[in-house]
Amino acid sequence: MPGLNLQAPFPDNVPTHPLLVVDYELIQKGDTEEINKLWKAATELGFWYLKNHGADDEVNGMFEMGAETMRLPLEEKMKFEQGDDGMSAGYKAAGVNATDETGARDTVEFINISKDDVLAYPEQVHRDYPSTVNARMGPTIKPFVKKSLAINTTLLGVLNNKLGLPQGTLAKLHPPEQHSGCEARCIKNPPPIDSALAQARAAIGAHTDFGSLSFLHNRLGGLQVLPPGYETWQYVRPLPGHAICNIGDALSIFSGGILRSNLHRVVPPPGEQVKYERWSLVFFTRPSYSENLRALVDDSPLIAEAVAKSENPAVFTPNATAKDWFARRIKNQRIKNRKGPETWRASRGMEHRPEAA
Ligand SMILES: O=C(O)CCC(=O)C(=O)O
Ligand SMILES: [Fe+2]
Repeated sequence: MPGLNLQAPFPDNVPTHPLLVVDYELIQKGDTEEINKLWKAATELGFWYLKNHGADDEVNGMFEMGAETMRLPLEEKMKFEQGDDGMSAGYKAAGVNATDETGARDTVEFINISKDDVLAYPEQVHRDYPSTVNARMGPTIKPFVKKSLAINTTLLGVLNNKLGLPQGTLAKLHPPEQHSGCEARCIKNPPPIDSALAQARAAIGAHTDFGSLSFLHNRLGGLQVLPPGYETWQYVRPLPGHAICNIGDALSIFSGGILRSNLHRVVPPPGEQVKYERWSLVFFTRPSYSENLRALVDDSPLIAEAVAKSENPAVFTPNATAKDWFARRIKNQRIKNRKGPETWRASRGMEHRPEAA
């Protein structure tokens, strides 16, 4: 298994932030206590562990697909590069994104596979993919996408009801059959050449996720969060068999800020883990491209009240469709589009500390 190395445990001497553990089986059963725990996690930090999600086989298959894809020659992978126009689907080479205002470059390579292309395969909706992806569409990628969509849809349903929205409101903003930025991403971060300097360089710069819900799997440390009220980054310890879930910008906007899209980044793994390749896998649930991002004030008194009390209510009417929001954030991270620090600022979303890198 890529990235799984029992010789190098996550160290005990680095600042680590605890996350609440939510049991997906109990959520499915409608357990009130578990639902309250999910609500607490989603509103306070916006990150939680999810256990008993039942997706381990699909996740392992996806890591194999990712390893097969990253082993292709760079020249081959570059035929599928996402480009500089704000398209997310495709291959992203290492070093093509900025990680901060100064234009420091990222170190990760990844492959993004659009939900629309997966569900329509062998028809093509947005773009084509490397042979290693095509070969796995049916056996591996479609089952992973379907399971991830089902899990995120269940979680959205619970949040929908806790937000006081009419039944099915959030589901209608994320129907699988409509085109959207939903995608699977497999990420590889190579061990840094100089591990003494490693911690100085971000693998993925500080960001909030662009969409609604992220379903993340990693084996080695390196993910960090900046929790509200903290001045220093805190690691999230990977726990075997536990996914990490988090809220993204779209859900923060729909909920008038009640649900928290928290700042996070990826740095090289801590301690002895720094010697190994780091692999991670995400499924991002994002709203239909055509949805206008706005707080759902007319559908929930709770959301209306949150916006009324907000210090900066304008952030909940960004005047952008999900498609535009998403393209703007991707495009302005690309080094090729960089004019100066203003380009990085133009890539920002719901970060509570936009300046933090
Ligand atoms: O690799 C990780 O642990 C997190 C990746 C991430 O934050 C992202 O791709 O948005
Ligand atoms: Fe992220």
